[in-house]
Amino acid sequence: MDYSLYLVTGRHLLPPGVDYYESLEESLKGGVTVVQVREKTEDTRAFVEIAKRTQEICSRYKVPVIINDRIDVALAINAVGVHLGQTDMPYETARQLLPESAVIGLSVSSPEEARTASKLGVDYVGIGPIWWTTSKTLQKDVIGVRGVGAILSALSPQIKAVGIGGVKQNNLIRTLHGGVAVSGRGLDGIAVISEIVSSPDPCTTAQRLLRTILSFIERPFPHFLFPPWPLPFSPTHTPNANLTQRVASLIDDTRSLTPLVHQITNAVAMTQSANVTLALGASPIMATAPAEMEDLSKATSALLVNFGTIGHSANRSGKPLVFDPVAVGATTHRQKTAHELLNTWQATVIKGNAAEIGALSGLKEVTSRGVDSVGPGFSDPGEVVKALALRERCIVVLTGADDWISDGQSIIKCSNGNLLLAGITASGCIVGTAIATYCGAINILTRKHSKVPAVDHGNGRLVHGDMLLASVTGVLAITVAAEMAAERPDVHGTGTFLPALIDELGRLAPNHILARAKVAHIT
Ligand SMILES: Nc1ncnc2c1ncn2[C@@H]1O[C@H](COP(=O)(O)OP(=O)(O)O)[C@@H](O)[C@H]1O
Ligand SMILES: Cc1ncsc1CCOP(=O)(O)O
Repeated sequence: MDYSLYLVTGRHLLPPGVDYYESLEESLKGGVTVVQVREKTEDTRAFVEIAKRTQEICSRYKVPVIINDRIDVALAINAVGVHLGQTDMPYETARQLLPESAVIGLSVSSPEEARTASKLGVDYVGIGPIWWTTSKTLQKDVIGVRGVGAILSALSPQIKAVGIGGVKQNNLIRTLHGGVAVSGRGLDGIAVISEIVSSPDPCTTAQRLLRTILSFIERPFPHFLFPPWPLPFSPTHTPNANLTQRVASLIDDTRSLTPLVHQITNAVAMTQSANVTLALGASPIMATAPAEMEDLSKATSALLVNFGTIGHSANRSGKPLVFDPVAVGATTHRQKTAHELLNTWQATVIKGNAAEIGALSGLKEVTSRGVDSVGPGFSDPGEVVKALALRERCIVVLTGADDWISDGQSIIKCSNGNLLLAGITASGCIVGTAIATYCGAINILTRKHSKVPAVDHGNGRLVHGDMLLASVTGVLAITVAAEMAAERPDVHGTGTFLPALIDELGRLAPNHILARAKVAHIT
């Protein structure tokens, strides 16, 4: 069975005047790989008739048919199998009634139900509802994409899994990207009703969905990584340049690209962050009105948010999103909000100090006092960032005396920080600003060089470009410039340090990075 694009029928959702069988055939032409006949209100005779004709059409496309809930209907038309809900006939009974070869699927919406399905040995599970949907009356809350990851972790590896509920073209790549267990196990396919059934052109819709699903599924884990390192973009870039040389090069390239960096940040950090962006050769825009987020996301190169709620626009527009979970450990309200936000959109980079990263990771090792972290930090910071990167499927940056960065595979330690930087307000925020700037720049560069259109979700990627490199560049830009500022004779303390830092960021050049960067690859 190929579960990649699993169509669940919903005749009541067809556009007015559209014939069910014609629409079905169009979706099969578009590449639907399995069809489940779902009839909740039809009489048995009509259900059998619909199932039989559906099966005839599907067999021409060599696509298997599964019947929702009704074992008798499945037997009557000799369907490949049945799909059961949690309140339908028990799996064991259905197994006894059906031929040995029958495929039996089960709906699950919690890790507990996934464990039970694993014990029963069902053939596949439908995990959901992932997003809000009106195609079914929902009895439970939506589980969100992170709910999918938790369920996949509890599911036996032999059992196939499709995600269902509110999946659309505009959230598909986000759904696939987010619905991955820490082990790297992802979904085997996506099940949809309305996106195909209600489409005026089911063939094209199915084609687009399938293209994205296949390009995502075929990518090895961690799927959010961009292939090894970027292409040689500029003359200073040679294909086998080391990390520091690539950082130097990106700093240079960014000045000619002037990425537009949208930042939603605290009042205390706003001016500073805008000035840092300008000094790095980029343009800041600090807009906060929700009504303009969709338009802005099309024009901007990257988005930095602390507790904004507008990340899905950036995801939809294929722009990198840097999340700064300011003081997330300080209140339970912030913790809850952060988890909700991470379920709504996908971060490209999460940047925080030890207290913030600890709170997101659920670790008690480091505590916070207001926005700051206290204590000596993590005993193994590299493993902390790596584990969180895998869980959140993004780059994680942990700031502090040393800055630690991981993509879930590599761990990189940067050691150019200094105490004057730590002593000014919003130093962490400007590290986020610099990271967002370089994420934006590398996204532009990568798209230009690999000729990817502005928004193309057909290739299985949310964003394009080596975001690990962009994150290391952001950290080094701020910390190397801070080091240079701190050495200046006109700097006497934090008051004179801040303008000197902006000056040094403005003149930061590749040779400064090459001469000063202290970067270690831990793994
Ligand atoms: N104890 C320290 N010694 C040297 N540099 C530091 C120290 N603490 C923080 N920094 C530098 O300051 C930058 C901001 O980090 P941090 O102070 O952790 O952020 P936040 O303002 O969010 O708490 C880091 O990138 C780091 O390089
Ligand atoms: C049958 C089902 N089970 C969980 S959500 C759902 C409905 C999915 O429909 P849509 O793809 O239109 O949201």
